[in-house]
Amino acid sequence: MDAVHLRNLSAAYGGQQVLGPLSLQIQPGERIGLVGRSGAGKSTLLNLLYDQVRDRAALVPQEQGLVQALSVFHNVYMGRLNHYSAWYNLLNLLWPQRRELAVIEPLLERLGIGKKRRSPVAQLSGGQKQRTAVARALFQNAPMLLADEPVSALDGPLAHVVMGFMTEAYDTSVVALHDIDLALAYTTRIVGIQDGQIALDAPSHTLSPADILPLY
Ligand SMILES: Nc1ncnc2c1ncn2[C@@H]1O[C@H](COP(=O)(O)OP(=O)(O)OP(=O)(O)O)[C@@H](O)[C@H]1O
Repeated sequence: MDAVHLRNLSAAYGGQQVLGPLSLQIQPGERIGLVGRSGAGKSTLLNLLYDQVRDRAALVPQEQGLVQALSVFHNVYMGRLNHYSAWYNLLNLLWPQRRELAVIEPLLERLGIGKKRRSPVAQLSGGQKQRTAVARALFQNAPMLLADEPVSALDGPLAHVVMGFMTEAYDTSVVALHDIDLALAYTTRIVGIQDGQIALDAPSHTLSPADILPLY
């Protein structure tokens, strides 16, 4: 994967500047943790980034973007819809194919939602929905991962399972996290956002929670 160079990014809502202008470079192999208080601009930055790398990134949006009436299997399968023909996609909608189940089932097992494979997403808990959205991004297997608060609905041990799995599957990622300890444990670089600007940018191993807390 080539480096990503974002230059002069900015965003405004109703004439009010909420992000930037800011520039950011992402090198292959970097796992960036986006931190900062609620409303700082993390989601806005992730969405602008996704607009620029759509063809090479898997996204776990904060709102998850799941189809409630479809099963967990089908939602996860959607991660690779554009890799297959319309005919093969239709076949999987009607009869999940053994080849896809062989990949998706172990993935769901590891995320602790194997038994929910056939359940419509509408019947899942918040944490199960969140893991379904993560599973879809893992199945997509793109060159890079963008995730917006992907473990906010999970308790301690499960949050570690999911963070560990994402870290193993994706060398290059940008993940917004409100949990500072998780951000320090699973990333190589911390980018702190404050009032729409980059207020901190440093290797994770050089930082402690006390360095990040002033952003909140
Ligand atoms: N659709 C919108 N319309 C108007 N203002 C918006 C909209 N989306 C975001 N904003 C504003 O833009 C700013 C940045 O929001 P953003 O969602 O990027 O923050 P965040 O750091 O991701 O917050 P959180 O951690 O709560 O998700 C906030 O002040 C927010 O109120």
